[in-house]
Amino acid sequence: MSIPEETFDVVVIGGGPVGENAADRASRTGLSVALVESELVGGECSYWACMPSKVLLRAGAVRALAKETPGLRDPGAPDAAAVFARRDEITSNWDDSGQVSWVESAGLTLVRGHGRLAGERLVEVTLRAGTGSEAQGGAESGLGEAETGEAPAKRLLRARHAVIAATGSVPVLPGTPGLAEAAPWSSREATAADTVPESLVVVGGGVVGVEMANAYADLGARVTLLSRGGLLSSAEPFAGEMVAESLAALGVDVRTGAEVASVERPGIGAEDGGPGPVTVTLADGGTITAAEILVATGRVPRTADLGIESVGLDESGLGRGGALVVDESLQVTGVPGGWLYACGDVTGRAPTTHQGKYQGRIVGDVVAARYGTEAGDRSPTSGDPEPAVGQEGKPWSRYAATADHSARVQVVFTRPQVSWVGPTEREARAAGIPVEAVSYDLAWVAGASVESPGYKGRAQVLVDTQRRVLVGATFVGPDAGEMLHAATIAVVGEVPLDRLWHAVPAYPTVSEVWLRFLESYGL
Ligand SMILES: Cc1cc2nc3c(=O)[nH]c(=O)nc-3n(C[C@H](O)[C@H](O)[C@H](O)COP(=O)(O)OP(=O)(O)OC[C@H]3O[C@@H](n4cnc5c(N)ncnc54)[C@H](O)[C@@H]3O)c2cc1C
Ligand SMILES: NC(=O)c1ccc[n+]([C@@H]2O[C@H](COP(=O)([O-])OP(=O)(O)OC[C@H]3O[C@@H](n4cnc5c(N)ncnc54)[C@H](O)[C@@H]3O)[C@@H](O)[C@H]2O)c1
Repeated sequence: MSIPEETFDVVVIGGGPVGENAADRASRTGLSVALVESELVGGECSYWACMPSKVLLRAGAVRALAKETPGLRDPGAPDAAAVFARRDEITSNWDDSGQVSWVESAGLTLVRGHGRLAGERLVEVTLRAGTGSEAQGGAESGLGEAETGEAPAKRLLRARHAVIAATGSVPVLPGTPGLAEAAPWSSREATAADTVPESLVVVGGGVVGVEMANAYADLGARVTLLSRGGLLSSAEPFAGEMVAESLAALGVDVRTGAEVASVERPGIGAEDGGPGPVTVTLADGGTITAAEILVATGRVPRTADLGIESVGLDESGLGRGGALVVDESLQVTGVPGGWLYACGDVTGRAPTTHQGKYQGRIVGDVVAARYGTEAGDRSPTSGDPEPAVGQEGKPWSRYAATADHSARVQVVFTRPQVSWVGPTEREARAAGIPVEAVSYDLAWVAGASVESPGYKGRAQVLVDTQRRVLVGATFVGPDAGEMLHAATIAVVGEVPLDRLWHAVPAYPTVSEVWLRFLESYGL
């Protein structure tokens, strides 16, 4: 029996933070928007990533601050049960009804199920059991759920104008012998755990690896961190070195240049008492045995079951790790008709929540503007010239994700925190930008000595010596995440150094480092 089609102006596949933003932005202009979500509205970030991981790090950070502050005492090791309870609150116990209420209030139609492209502007949704009659909002539905009485297994959503893929990413499990059989934790288990393993071996020295090593060491686990290179290889080298030093001071056994050769976990699947300890053998023959293992070796865009073949794309048309390749207006390249868009982790461009949400805002505006070219100006953001389908938006206009390249920001919530905007020095030089790095020890700034007598931190800006503007900056230290935005504004605004000279940092704040940067550069 054929399934009747339901028509919307826009269909968004994936209700993570990015899909939510794209859907909301398009819908604000009056377009009807369906949002398809197969798990929890709010996505990875709300339930198994950003939010729970930051809560797991918070108690340890506050303890460290108390320990370093004269006049206070060590409050003692965090109460892990209380930390997990707070984590449960922040994830709403993995219940998305709060976010569903927001979706409803934004006028979006939520369709719970797995969405797959099924041809031009067509999305087939395999419904999640028990959610068949959850059509909400004001779409023109051809489906009479009330009449059928029973939840249909599938729904067909026809997009009058555009489909936006915001399906996120999935973790990578290396093919190391014995690793899959050892049933390792991914970031999901690490962020959703409710007990602290006595010992934990973490494979991968990227962002998840260092944050979770820090969190579990704070919570009392004996942690070994294995990285085949240094730590945080996408940041400036001094950042990874400072984080390694501080993790080691916390008791983490940090092993850089460590290649995992094989993994063994006898007794896995046994009925009595869960899996036993896991033994990791390194390429140099050394072994580590721990109660639990976390694999944090990166994520790839989630395109494996998206039906891309139905719209004329095959694997050769995908980018690194299977990413949907997009132009600057976030239109997927290689799909005739220009109706398919993508944003967030699935594009592989800048896999963080904030950059993805930025893309979501842009794609929502692009879709609305292109709809508007036929049916009058429905753009909420008129002012910039609207790009026609197949044209890229003007750089730095509302219709181009320009910051993805030149002003990407990231914060790593370890102790010390690491934050950066723009390219690293190496990336800038590789891109042919004539940069001079100006580096400063944050402990030398008066504000730092007020914060703590043992304050440790370093900051660096990259000056484009030809244009005399900043193109990048890195901060490592307490609250480095909060120090970043001034640098982001300087980079995005391409503020001339001679004008920055007049941005006077207050005394005694750590932001006085901005004055030191300029003085060191010769102003
Ligand atoms: C441990 C960890 C910590 C992190 N911490 C931070 C942080 O502090 N700050 C930060 O900025 N970033 C952080 N990130 C990265 C951040 O989580 C991602 O960049 C962000 O979640 C991407 O959002 P998204 O909407 O693109 O994808 P997701 O959040 O993955 O959402 C995609 C959604 O689409 C749904 N979906 C997928 N396929 C389909 C389909 N075919 N049909 C229907 N629905 C589908 C999924 O169920 C999911 O809900 C962290 C990541 C991890 C793993
Ligand atoms: N605070 C934040 O913004 C935050 C926090 C956590 C995660 N995230 C995002 O989540 C994504 C995933 O994080 P991640 O840490 O898993 O990825 P990552 O790419 O940051 O790091 C992966 C690490 O694993 C190593 N690796 C890869 N393959 C390996 C193998 N076979 N054996 C051993 N090591 C291997 C890499 O060299 C790298 O050091 C990233 O895009 C990150 O930006 C962001």
